[in-house]
Amino acid sequence: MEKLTGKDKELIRDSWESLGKNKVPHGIVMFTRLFELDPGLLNLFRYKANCGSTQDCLSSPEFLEHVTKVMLVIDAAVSHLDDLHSLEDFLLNLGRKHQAVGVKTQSFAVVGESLLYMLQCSLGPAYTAPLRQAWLNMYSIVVAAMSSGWAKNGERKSD
Ligand code: HEM
Repeated sequence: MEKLTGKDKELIRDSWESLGKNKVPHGIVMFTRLFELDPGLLNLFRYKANCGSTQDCLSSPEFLEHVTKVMLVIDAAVSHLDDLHSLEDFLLNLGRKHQAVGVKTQSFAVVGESLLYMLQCSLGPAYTAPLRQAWLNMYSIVVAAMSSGWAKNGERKSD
């Protein structure tokens, strides 16, 4: 597992301090952007949420619940910046669950872009190149751990 620098951690913690107090609205900005970039991903929620139009889906309780869950995972990562490896098993299992509901690992790149979009919208001038890089570094650690859930599943299938 890669490591974050002290500066990365400081930038992430400082920026999350205000965002983390208002998780759901920021999560909605992030996922609205995600579905703009890849509308097909909304179908993965349709089995749960009986929603028709994109707007219906974005205001469905199932979608809002998922936004809350995602933001809580980000919150947990920010709280464990000094020992992110302690989240590895949780993230691996989370990856497995996403594979099971039809998410492809490639979609995490678009999720990352949407996360950066949300940070840029929310932080304004505080969204600097080092801050962007710090968040990307943390996000890639989280995604690598989640993606190992897919590799493990693949290994099992070929056993
Ligand atoms: C490609 C983007 C994503 C899609 C399409 C997606 C879709 C889903 C779906 C369909 C479920 C099951 C239904 C539900 O619990 O709402 C789920 C569960 C969940 N997702 Fe995602 N997800 C995505 C990204 C993420 C990310 C980036 C995180 C966190 C970093 C995350 C965290 C969770 C959590 C915590 C659950 C609940 C798992 C459980 O039941 O234990 N998701 N996701």
